Amino acid sequence: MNRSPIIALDFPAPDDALGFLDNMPSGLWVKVGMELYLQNGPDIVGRLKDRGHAVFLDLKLHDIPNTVGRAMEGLARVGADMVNVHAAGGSEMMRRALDGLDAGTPAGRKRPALIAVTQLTSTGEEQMNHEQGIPGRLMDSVVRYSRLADMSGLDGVVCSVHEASAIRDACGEEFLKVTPGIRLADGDTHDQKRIATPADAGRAGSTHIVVGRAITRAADPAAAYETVKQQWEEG
Ligand SMILES: O=c1ccn([C@@H]2O[C@H](COP(=O)(O)O)[C@@H](O)[C@H]2O)c(=O)[nH]1
Repeated sequence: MNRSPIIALDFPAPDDALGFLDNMPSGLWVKVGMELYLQNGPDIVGRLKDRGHAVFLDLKLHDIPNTVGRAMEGLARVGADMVNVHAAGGSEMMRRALDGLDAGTPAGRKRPALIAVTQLTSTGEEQMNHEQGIPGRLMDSVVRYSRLADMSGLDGVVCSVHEASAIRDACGEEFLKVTPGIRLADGDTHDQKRIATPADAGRAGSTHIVVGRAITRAADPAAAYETVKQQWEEG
């Protein structure tokens, strides 16, 4: 299967992101997150699309339903292929996000896929229990949020590789399982708690993997990208 890892462009400025991509293959899946978007505005999305990349705009909206719905109506015009919210915002917020995207997507253009963050991959079970006050297993929380996102009409979720197969059982094969927290064997964990290798992701049924520092901070990012892609395909 031909799979494209999503490269997290966690850079401070468009020139850093575009300069990085100059030395990478064409036609990639890339992710624009808060660091790049909030400091530089929406133009970066169009510039990446003009260069032939698919764009996941990772802003993780979480607010009252009206605010998120109206924000999504505006974001639909920015031209990303995938956008997201936090499932913790609830079913009404997620439905309003979807309605906003439908309303804002220009005629003739495909609505961006809408996915929901379940539990961040930097969150562990103990932190969830004691800081968020959610008792029980983290797996159960992730699956519960996934079902809620599914029932709200969303296209998928952000989760870790460790929950991907349980989500497939709960929400089906087609439901997107977008999994950050990817590390090559012996790679630095950084601030992530629920990590896995690209091969683990292949076996668990991740539909997309998100890879930042393991590629962007590698001595040879193009070689690291190929390694991640190959290991995912073989997993
Ligand atoms: O649960 C989540 C949701 C989003 N992310 C984002 O993915 C990348 C991961 O970067 P690495 O350098 O590979 O750790 C980053 O942009 C996060 O904002 C996530 O890690 N976990």
